[in-house]
Amino acid sequence: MTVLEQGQITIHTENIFPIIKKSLYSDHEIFLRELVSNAVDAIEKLKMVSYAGEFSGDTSNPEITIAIDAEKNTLSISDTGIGMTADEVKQYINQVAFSSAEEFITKYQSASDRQIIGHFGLGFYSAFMVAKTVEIDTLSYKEGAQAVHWSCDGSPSFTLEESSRTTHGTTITLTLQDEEKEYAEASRIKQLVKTYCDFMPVPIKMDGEQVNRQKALWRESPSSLTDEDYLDFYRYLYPFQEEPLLWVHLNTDYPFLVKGILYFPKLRPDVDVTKGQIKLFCNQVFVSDHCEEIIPKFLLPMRGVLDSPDIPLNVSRSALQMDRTVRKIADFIAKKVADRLKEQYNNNRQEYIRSWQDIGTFVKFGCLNDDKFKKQLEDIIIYRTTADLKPAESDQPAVEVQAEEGDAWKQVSSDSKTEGPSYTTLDEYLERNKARHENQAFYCTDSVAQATYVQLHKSQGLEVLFMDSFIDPHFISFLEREHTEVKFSRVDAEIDDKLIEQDKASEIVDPSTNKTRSEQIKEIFEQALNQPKLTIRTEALKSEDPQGTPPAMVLLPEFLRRLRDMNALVSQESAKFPDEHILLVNTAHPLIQHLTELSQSGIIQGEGKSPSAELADMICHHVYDLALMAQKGFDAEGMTTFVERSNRLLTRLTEQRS
Ligand SMILES: Nc1ncnc2c1ncn2[C@@H]1O[C@H](COP(=O)(O)OP(=O)(O)OP(=O)(O)O)[C@@H](O)[C@H]1O
Repeated sequence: MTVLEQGQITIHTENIFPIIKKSLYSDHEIFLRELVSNAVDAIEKLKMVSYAGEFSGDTSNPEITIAIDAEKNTLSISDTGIGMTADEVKQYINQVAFSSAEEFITKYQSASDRQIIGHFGLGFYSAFMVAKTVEIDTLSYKEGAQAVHWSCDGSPSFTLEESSRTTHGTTITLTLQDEEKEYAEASRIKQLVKTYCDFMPVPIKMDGEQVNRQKALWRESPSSLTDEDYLDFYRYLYPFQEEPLLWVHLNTDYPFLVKGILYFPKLRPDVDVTKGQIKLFCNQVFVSDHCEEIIPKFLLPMRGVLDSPDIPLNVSRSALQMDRTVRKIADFIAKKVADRLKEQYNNNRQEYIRSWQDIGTFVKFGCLNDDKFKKQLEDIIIYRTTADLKPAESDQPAVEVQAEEGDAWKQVSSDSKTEGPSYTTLDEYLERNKARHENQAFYCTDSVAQATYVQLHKSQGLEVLFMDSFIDPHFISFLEREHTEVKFSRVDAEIDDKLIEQDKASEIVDPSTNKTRSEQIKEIFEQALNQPKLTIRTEALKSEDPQGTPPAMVLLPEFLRRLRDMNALVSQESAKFPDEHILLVNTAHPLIQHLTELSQSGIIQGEGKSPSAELADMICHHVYDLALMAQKGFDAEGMTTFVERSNRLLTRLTEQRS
């Protein structure tokens, strides 16, 4: 065989090979991605040459073959691409590849944080991270080209000789270093192909079988894809996970290239939302599972793929965050996500509502974090409401659906019966309730604990919004800042005047005691409960059926509740229910009315407490406990007292009946 050249690779840095071998230790596996990417490029280039009419051979069945020879400890990657002439090897491998690797290493070594995303830029020379010898056997597509064989043992010297290869394309053969033998295992290589090369546009074969999936759904035109295509792709990327709620297909060429499909998953409390799960690709080559620097923080819980050759990959992560293009891409993604949500809100309200529980968290988090995002979405934030909104009232536009492929879009009525609770925007709520309570919004943060209060508001025709997701406590403060003209009242903070009856009877002075009935009730409770920090208020709650209203309610004024929450936050303890609160006793309730009589009948008894006064006492405690239950759970001691008293009370009642 004719030796064409033996020579020295020009070195500018001291010696690049030991650095390549050692300093990128943790990511040795990326060599495969680099070599397979080069093979794909070579195949694409041949296709272009063929289009240009400069190559008449067959390019219809390109492929990349990976072969392992465990005995010889070699791994080879062959392509049916453009190949290289001897001059091209000298130029591209000895000079271009080398100088770009050198440049990369210099940059990498001086980078303060070494986390260079994806280690892009090392290219062909990354083979030396795992190989002691690298050989190239290549034949250019050009007429009459001579096949050549290049070999380099990791020192700066190489040999270039003629080869007997007869098919155009290139085979790169690595003789693995002893400590890199894992790359001579088929399972390891298959796993790497799946990770890095799964969506590369050329079949990659091992032992005659195609290993990569190849079809990169995000590169296809959205109009050619069905929902099932998107769902299948999601299932492929995230197997054994719940179905996604909604997806956004990004497909832009200008002013930067960004393609991708982002899915809204169902949020699960055990998922760490600060860790992105979006897969980053560069021209279908997998780069990283971590897109934290590229995706706006509030969209990190999204999943899917993002493919952009415009994201600089050979810079450190911190530099990436500062990069202008990356910031523009982040803004673009946020805008697209917002557009998609608006589209869903306008065109498929039912679905929007159905997934709101999960999507709402993204939206609210986004509004809290990003002003632009907020401006786009503030009008489509919805709240579950106690109002019964008929579809007509919720102002649903007709939906357009495409019936059959090729058919024109047709209008269908969207008023398929609304099931489940009604939802409203804040503006709709305020408008609807303008006449009754202008600029006032009632809300509930716990539909179970605050059920009595919600019921009371509802029975008096006051509409209550549910703000009970984990992000809502922050979101309410945000709403208050955004809508300073609106007063937001939690249902258990105070009792609106509209819920109270002007109860004349309770205000009549009883000549025997010289007190009004409300004053008497107040006194009975004060004496029985004997809690100086507790304020007792008496009101008659409005109702058609007083028996259906609660005999008493515990109110925690807004400012006290906030103070408590803040203290809890500072002291990192769970918030204790404050001793200062209000017990609102409902003078309209029959139980409370009986209580006055019961208590009075006891007064006649003289010394000590009469059995009826004792009973009245017990009932006061009991009524108070029942009211407290709606605000907080009991501790062990409270529970024991409550159960014990309940039993005593029941015993007493049965005694009296017998
Ligand atoms: N399998 C191949 N077939 C044909 N030419 C190749 C092949 N592998 C490498 N080359 C040539 O060698 C050059 C240098 O490759 P190298 O991987 O170092 O850098 P690159 O591909 O240009 O850029 P990158 O740093 O993104 O990988 C390529 O540009 C190409 O011309």
